[in-house]
Amino acid sequence: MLNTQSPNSVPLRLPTQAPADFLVLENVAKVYPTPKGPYPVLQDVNLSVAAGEFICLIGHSGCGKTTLLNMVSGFATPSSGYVTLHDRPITGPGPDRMVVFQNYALLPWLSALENIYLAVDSVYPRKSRPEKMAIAREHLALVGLTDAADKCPPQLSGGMKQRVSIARALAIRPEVLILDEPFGALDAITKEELQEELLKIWNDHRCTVLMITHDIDEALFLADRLVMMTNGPAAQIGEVLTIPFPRPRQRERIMEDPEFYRLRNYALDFLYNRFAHDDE
Ligand SMILES: Nc1ncnc2c1ncn2[C@@H]1O[C@H](COP(=O)(O)OP(=O)(O)OP(=O)(O)O)[C@@H](O)[C@H]1O
Repeated sequence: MLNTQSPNSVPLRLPTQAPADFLVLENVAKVYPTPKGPYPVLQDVNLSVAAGEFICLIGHSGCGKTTLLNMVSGFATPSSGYVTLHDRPITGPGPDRMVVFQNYALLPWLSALENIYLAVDSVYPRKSRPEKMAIAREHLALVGLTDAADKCPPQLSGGMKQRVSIARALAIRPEVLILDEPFGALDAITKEELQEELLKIWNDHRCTVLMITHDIDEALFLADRLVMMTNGPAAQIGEVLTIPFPRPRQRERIMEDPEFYRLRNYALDFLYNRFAHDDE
């Protein structure tokens, strides 16, 4: 039985027909066929996301977060239910939804600039090469990497690689930016720097962001809402917390706010008491 008490007065399970119907997941279930029989990963997932919202998704390993976002990116399809963008079902990947992975997924033999150019080229085949180069350079500059334009991924630090990967995703102006634990492999200082850069870019460009994280503090700093998943099999959205801190956000001010600790404790309780993993 899901708890319906929230630390703030926002509905925990959003109604299917919430006003924010830019991106909608409606009664979504996903079942994977396995040698031991069908494995139900997700069931009854309902979420409505407004254009320009920043959503973080948290839940124990294996609960189905990536599966859920794969149905938004179009790499997977729901076994039942619907995922719609602008009221149209998502039927496959498209340049309106870009994914940034934890392991960067850059082509190691291409320079930072060429990695971005390749994406731009695939989406704007009719633009001239100088126009596409200009877009690639502009986005490399956006993440502060102009000087590293000619370096290939093996010559870049983890943080730099993730900057290139974010620039590549943004260069094709997606409506939805999907981030799958983008900062999970980075050291704490680089992670904080990139969180701040991401917030600034999001503030300036306002795409909708869906981001998986295992870090509650990161989610509270970045997101408008934190979606907390129950454990699988047949995981659901357990609760959705609204994060009320005003924007632009300053980390120091948030850390001084008692509300930060109230929300943090609430999310920790959700993950480690109410929906603890069997092995915890
Ligand atoms: N193609 C597939 N076929 C069968 N089972 C799969 C497939 N993809 C994922 N799974 C299983 O579905 C469950 C959910 O996987 P998923 O990667 O979505 O979880 P997650 O919450 O993103 O995990 P993590 O936090 O560890 O990345 C896992 O038990 C996984 O083994």
